[in-house]
Amino acid sequence: MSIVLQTKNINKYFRKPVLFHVLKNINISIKKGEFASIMGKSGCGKSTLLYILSTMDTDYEGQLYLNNELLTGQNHNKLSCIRNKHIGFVFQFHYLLSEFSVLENVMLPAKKLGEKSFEEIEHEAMQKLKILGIEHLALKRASRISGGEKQRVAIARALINNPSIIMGDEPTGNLDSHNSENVFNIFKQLCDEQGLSLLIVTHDEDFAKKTDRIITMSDGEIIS
Ligand SMILES: Nc1ncnc2c1ncn2[C@@H]1O[C@H](COP(=O)(O)OP(=O)(O)OP(=O)(O)O)[C@@H](O)[C@H]1O
Repeated sequence: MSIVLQTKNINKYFRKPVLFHVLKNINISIKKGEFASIMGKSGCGKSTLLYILSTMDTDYEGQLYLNNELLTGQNHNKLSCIRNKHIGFVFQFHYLLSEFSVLENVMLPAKKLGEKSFEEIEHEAMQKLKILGIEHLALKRASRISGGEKQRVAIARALINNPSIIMGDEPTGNLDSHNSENVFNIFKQLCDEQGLSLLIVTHDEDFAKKTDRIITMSDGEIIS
């Protein structure tokens, strides 16, 4: 099966307040349709790694590939474009624009990409909301829906540009067990039915156990 995301010997150092080798020889491959989770104690480097994998941090040694294209060394504008088109993000806090409607929030990354007409984007945003079972919320203000619903809107927004991979930093960290399971099931369905790849940082062992593969980190290294 084809590889979507790959790293070769990624190392990262923080230089202040003292030199600190935070990521050590990270080699990861995520296949198309694979659902992987990253676990490890607080401070082991999970978020630092996710920042690099998501192209937001470019200050590292080693190589990062997305769909076999080398991203390391590409300029800021190119990376921003690749990120918007190919990588979807879901965070612990949804970062929806509370004064905007659910539909407007989902449409935003596609408007930013600027490749489709308003009508096309609106149609696709409605389709994403349908996949997540929340199309009835489309015209509601984002501030007037529940936490679990907000997280589903955040997933719909992450899907709008049909990315190759979704990365999540504790996307269920703020949800109760029922909503957390809902989000897991949605992710699983997206992998199985649409061939989407997922890489999710989580502290939730029950969530991680259900993924295809757990990548365990300790002190900046992958240990299993
Ligand atoms: N900008 C920075 N400068 C210096 N050290 C940093 C910086 N950001 C993070 N660190 C340190 O790097 C280490 C890894 O941090 P990181 O946030 O990646 O951990 P984490 O595994 O995601 O933790 P958590 O599970 O608590 O979110 C920690 O020791 C942290 O204190």
